[in-house]
Amino acid sequence: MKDSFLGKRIRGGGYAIKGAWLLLKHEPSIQVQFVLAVSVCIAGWYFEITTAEWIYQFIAIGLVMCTEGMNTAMEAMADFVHPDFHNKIGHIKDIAAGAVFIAAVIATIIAGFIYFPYIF
Ligand SMILES: Nc1ncnc2c1ncn2[C@@H]1O[C@H](COP(=O)(O)OP(=O)(O)OP(=O)(O)O)[C@@H](O)[C@H]1O
Repeated sequence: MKDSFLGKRIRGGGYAIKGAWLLLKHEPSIQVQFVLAVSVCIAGWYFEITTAEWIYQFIAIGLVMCTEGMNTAMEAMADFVHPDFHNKIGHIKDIAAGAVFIAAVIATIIAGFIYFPYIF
């Protein structure tokens, strides 16, 4: 079982869950986004948004949190391979942060489309 196809997949899932837990436990940016995600879920429950709107909302939450997780991994990798200041490292980190920014802008637009009609 240990080295079987299924055993490896189960072990891989365990590592992934551990990674998600580490992100939530140690990364302030992910913690902020998690609080925001819970807040919009409460808003969704309060305004009784439709099933389609829940789906768009979860896609937006997933987009932002996954991008932030990858950005965190990229920063950790950059700091590991080159702990000192280097323009190239700065460029790589800026690009990774830019991806999070794009995801956050898209998520904000989606939230606007969902909640604007309920609030105004
Ligand atoms: N080693 C480095 N060499 C050059 N520029 C760097 C370096 N480390 C960070 N920077 C610059 O500082 C910015 C912030 O980097 P940093 O690693 O502190 O990320 P952060 O956004 O503060 O994330 P976190 O708060 O999660 O650490 C980068 O986008 C980059 O422009």
